[in-house]
Amino acid sequence: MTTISFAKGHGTKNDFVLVPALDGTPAITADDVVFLADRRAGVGGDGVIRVVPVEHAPEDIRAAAGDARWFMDYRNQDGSLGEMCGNGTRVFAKYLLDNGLESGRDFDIATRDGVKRMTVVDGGFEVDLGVWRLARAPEADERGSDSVVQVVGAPDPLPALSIDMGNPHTVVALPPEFDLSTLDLAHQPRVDPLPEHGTNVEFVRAIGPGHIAMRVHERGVGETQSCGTGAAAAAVATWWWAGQPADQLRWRVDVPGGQLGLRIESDRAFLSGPAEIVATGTVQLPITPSRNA
Ligand SMILES: N[C@@H](CCC[C@H](N)C(=O)O)C(=O)O
Repeated sequence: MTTISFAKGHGTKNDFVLVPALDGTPAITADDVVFLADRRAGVGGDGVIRVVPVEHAPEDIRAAAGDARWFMDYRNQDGSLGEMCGNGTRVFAKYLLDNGLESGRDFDIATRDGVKRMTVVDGGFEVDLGVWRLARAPEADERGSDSVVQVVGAPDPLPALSIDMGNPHTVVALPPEFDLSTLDLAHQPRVDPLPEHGTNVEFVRAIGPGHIAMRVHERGVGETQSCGTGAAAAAVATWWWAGQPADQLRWRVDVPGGQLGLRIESDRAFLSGPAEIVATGTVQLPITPSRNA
């Protein structure tokens, strides 16, 4: 048995098991991630984040880290790697500050999608998510869609737009009067064409100017209470569909787990919201075929 320390945190109820690896250990396998994220047998979370000093990060991360001192090694609940996690960055930043591993109002963290600037703001953190882009822009039709999504609870295939936020998103706009709670996200939505590496799918309805609500089905997880990069993709897609109005650069995004803020600065997106650490402890990793000690 290997005993490791962990912390449990969340951002708008998108929850994570944080594993401090302050001397570069422990390494964790995909089986370890599945165990740690398991809500019955393990600690429970939508994902697992190792807290790694940049000097112990993989070579490609070290090479691109700039001034970042810490690498957010993010994994989805099913053990797969995710390039980025918006809510995860805030929870990671909160862990660094609470534990004296960072200080000050601004600092950088390294991710698989490059370096992200974190800023302490009222009620939490803002993260510069970097450049957003339409993933398949030339294929978008006159309705602004490049794919369709079939989901239980909606009768017909729904037009959707693919947004790259460092990780892949497919955003579906529903009418303002649509009741999002009628969608059954226990079943994986079917996206056509499905991007090569899969996608996160956001279902969005407008509430008012600069204000939307969404539910999300995350790649490698299932339905979650919130997704930061998903909220950014949803706001950017809604703004793009509206013709990119100059007076709607700030968005509120209601998610089942709370509310996130999104700020657009030309091709960059800035996500803000709360972050909480709710527990710390130790846990024994079971012996699995991929871990023999
Ligand atoms: N919940 C995250 C996104 C996590 C990664 C995602 N499931 C993927 O595989 O891309 C967020 O807050 O952005």
